[in-house]
Amino acid sequence: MSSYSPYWMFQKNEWAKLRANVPMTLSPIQIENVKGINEKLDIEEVSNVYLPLSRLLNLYTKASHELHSVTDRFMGQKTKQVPFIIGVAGSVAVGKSTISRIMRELLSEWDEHPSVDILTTDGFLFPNEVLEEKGIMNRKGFPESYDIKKLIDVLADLKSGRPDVEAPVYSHLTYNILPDEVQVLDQPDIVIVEGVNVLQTPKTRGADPGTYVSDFFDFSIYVDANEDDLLKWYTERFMKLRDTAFQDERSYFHNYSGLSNDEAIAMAEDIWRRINLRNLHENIQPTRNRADLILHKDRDHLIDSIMLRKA
Ligand SMILES: Nc1ncnc2c1ncn2[C@@H]1O[C@H](COP(=O)(O)OP(=O)(O)O)[C@@H](O)[C@H]1O
Ligand SMILES: CC(C)(COP(=O)(O)O)[C@@H](O)C(=O)NCCC(=O)O
Repeated sequence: MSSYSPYWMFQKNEWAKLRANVPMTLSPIQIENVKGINEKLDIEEVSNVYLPLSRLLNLYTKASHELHSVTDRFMGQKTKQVPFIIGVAGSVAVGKSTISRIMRELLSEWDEHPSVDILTTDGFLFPNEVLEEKGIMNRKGFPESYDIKKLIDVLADLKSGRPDVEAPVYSHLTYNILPDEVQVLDQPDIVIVEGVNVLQTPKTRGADPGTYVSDFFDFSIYVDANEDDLLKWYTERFMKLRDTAFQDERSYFHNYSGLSNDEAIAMAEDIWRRINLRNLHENIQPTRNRADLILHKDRDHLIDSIMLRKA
């Protein structure tokens, strides 16, 4: 039987050693900015894992621009530079938004791509009114809860170099799309597209049957972790929200703000098992092996193994 794997596998120390070839350190300002993302972040981890990743992605962006100019030369034309798009997939609560924000901070330091935007796929959830009408309010995050056609249209606009591309915005406070808000992406150098569904293949009606969200990606990352750790992080985040955002009267979950610790833990575990864990098994985990890079986290959010697709 062949032992061929499409991935190079790295233990953490091997990956960190690769970094030794190119001295890289975080500047004091970067440390400050990264700390602002999440006070629990381990700065050594950012240096050892995410700085080398930013170098790898910088090399990929340059290779992609070179490839574009080769095609231009062949066609005898000069096209404009379009954004390099990175997809970040993985379970709810695995840390996709935290990693995306770290990568935005690190990637924007490079002269070649100072402007980096994050696009989150929750903005493409159907509004609650539509989900209610379809009877799928308890299916948020499942493929049918997203307007994938709209996401594909936005990605197509970005990849065709259009200025001022507008994307809808989701609020975790109101648990709904904000009807009067849009995010404007004005020809950024890099876009990080982050969400549970970004490596999924089209099942949704309305989407061009031949087009996948990932067709627009130049590089993709799947963030992986053990299920008991995911439940722990989901519950911890829920408890934190109970003490902060849920206290706000505008919060969809305001009536959870008075829950006792035991009640809140039971509630978080119930939502996790009924919705997010099911979605992980049915729709998210099966996309893991479509990613170019698989980062696996241990219980302390530290990356313990890295798999990079062979070119
Ligand atoms: N590297 C990290 N170090 C410490 N805590 C983290 C790290 N990444 C994520 N977390 C915590 O784990 C929880 C889930 O992270 P988040 O980025 O919101 O996940 P996602 O976007 O995948 O739902 C949050 O409470 C966040 O503070
Ligand atoms: C909004 C989400 C589906 C995540 O979506 P994403 O940002 O990955 O597109 C998720 O955070 C969520 O709300 N899940 C529904 C169950 C819950 O309240 O956790």
